Amino acid sequence: MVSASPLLHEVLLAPVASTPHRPAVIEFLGDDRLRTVSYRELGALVDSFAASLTAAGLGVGDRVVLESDTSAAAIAALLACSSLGLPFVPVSPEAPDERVRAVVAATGPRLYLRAAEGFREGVRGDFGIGRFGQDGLRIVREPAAGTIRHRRELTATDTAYLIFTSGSTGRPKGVVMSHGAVTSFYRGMYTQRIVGGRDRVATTSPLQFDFSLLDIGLALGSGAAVVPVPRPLLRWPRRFLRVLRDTGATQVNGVPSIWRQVLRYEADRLAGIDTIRGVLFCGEDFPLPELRRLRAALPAARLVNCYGATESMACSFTDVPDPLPDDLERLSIGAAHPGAEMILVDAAGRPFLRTGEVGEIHLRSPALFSGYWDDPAATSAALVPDPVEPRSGQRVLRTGDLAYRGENGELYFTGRADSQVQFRGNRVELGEVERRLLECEGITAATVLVLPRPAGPELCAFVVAGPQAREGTLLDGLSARLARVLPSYMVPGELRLLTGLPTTENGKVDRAALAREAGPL
Ligand SMILES: Nc1ncnc2c1ncn2[C@@H]1O[C@H](COS(=O)(=O)NC(=O)C[C@H](N)c2cccc(Br)c2)[C@@H](O)[C@H]1O
Repeated sequence: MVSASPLLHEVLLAPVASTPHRPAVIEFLGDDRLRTVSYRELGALVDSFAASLTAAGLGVGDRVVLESDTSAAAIAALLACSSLGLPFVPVSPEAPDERVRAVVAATGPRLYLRAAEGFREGVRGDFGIGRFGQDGLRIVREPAAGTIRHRRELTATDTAYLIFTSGSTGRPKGVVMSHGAVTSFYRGMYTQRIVGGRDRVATTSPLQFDFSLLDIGLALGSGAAVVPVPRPLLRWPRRFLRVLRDTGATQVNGVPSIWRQVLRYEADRLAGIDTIRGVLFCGEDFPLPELRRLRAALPAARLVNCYGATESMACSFTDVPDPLPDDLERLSIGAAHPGAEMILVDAAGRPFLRTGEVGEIHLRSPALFSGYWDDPAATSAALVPDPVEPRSGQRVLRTGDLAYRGENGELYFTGRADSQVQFRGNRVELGEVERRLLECEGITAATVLVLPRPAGPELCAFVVAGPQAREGTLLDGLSARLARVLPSYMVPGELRLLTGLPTTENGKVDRAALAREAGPL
C-alpha cells in the first residue's frame, strides 16, 4: 500500500485513491464535538490550496512559512506546498516574534501562511500573506514579483521543508530536508508496523517540531487517521485524556513530558482508556520511574522508544522491554531502521568499537538532511566523511550523541557529547547523575545542571517527586544515598524539589529556564 514515490505528497495522499472514505484527520472541537475529514475531502482541500498558491504565482523552490498548529487545513497546506515544490517552513503560533523574525530573515519566504486571523505586527517583509482554513486558502497580500524559475517537475532532491532547531547552542539552524530524505525515512518507519489503516494517531508535538511530521507521515502513509491534540489541553491531564477517549485514539505519540502530569494525577483514568494500544516517544530519555507507571497504566500497549535527530528525522524504533526489568539502567535505542546504520566512532575517529565502549553515533542513511540553510560551515561540521571509508566522498551525520553497544549489538544512548562537562577537574556526564537520582525512591524526574556560584561552579539537581512521596523528607538523605553510588565530585551540591519541570516549545526539559529560575543564590 505504501507508495514507492520519493515525493512527500504522493506517499501521504496514496490512500485518497485506495481508501477515500476512511478518516484522514479527526479534529477534537470540544464539548463532545468532533470534525472528521476523509481522505477524499483532504485530497480536495489540497487541490484547492494548490490552485490558490499557483494563482499567486509561486514557483518551485519558493519558501512558504506556515504558522499553525496541526489540523486538517494545516496538513492540506503543507501537502499543497509539497505538490508544488514549495519548501514549507512550519512555525508555532506560540513562537515569539523574534524567533519568527529570524526564520523569515534567514529564509526570505515568498508567502506567509497563517491559520489564524490577524498578523504578527513585529514581523515585516515583502512576502505575501495568506490565510487558510477548512473553506480554502485566501491570499490577503500579494507576494512580490518572484524570480522566474524554469522548473518543470519535482525530483527526490527537491526540498520538502525546512525545520529550524533551537539548537543546544547559538542561533537557530535551518535543517533542510529533501523529499527523498523524508520519504525514505517514512519507508524505514513503515517496516516497523506501528499502525494500520484502522488506527487513530494522536499527535501532541507542535508543527515546527519534526516529531509532528513523523506522526502525520505515520498516520497518512498507513491509511490511518491523524488526531491533533489541541496544545493548550496538554497542560490539563483530564482534558488531554478526554481528547484521547472521545476521538478513539489508538496510538499516542509525544515527548516524555506529555505524560508527566497525567501519570502523577490521572494514572487510573488513563488506564481506563482501553482503545490505546500504542505509545511512541522520542526526543529525550523517558525517566524509568515514569515509564514503569506508564506501562502499569497501559499494560497491553506497545511502547516504542524512537531515537533520532531532526537532521535525519529519526533513525531507530525500539520496543520497550515487557516487563521492564527491575535492574534496568537505561533503555536501548536499538539499531537504525532498515536502510540506515548507526556507527560508533571513538575520539580518534576509529569506527566499530568493542562491546561496552562509548563512542559518538555517526548515522549512515538515505534520510540525511541536505544541510543547514545558508550555513556551509555548520553543514560540513555535521555531514562528515564516512569514518569507515573517508576516501569515498560519502558523508555521514555526526550526531553529537554518545552511546555504547550492548551484548547483542543494540545501542545504549549515554548522553550528548556537549553534556559531558569538566567539573572540578573531572569529566562528569550529567545524564549519569540524573540516572542515579531517578534510582532514588520517590523521585520520578531529574535534571542536573552546572551553574555559576560565588564559590565557583556547582552541580545543581532539580527533581520531581512522585505522587506518593513524602515531599518533606524526600531530600533528606538523598545526597548520602547518591554518595554511595557516585564519586563525591558527582554528588550535586544543590538539590531543589519542583512540582514539574519547565519545557521548551517542543516539549523537552527547558534547561535554560531552570538555570534562570535557579539564578545566583
Ligand atoms: N529516544 C531518545 N532518547 C534519548 N535522547 C533522544 C532520543 N531522541 C532524540 N534524543 C536526543 O535529541 C537529539 C535530537 O534533538 S532534535 O534534533 O531536537 N530532534 C528531536 O529531538 C526529535 C527527533 N527529530 C525525532 C525523533 C523521533 C521522531 C522524529 Br520525526 C524526530 C538527539 O541528538 C538526542 O540527543
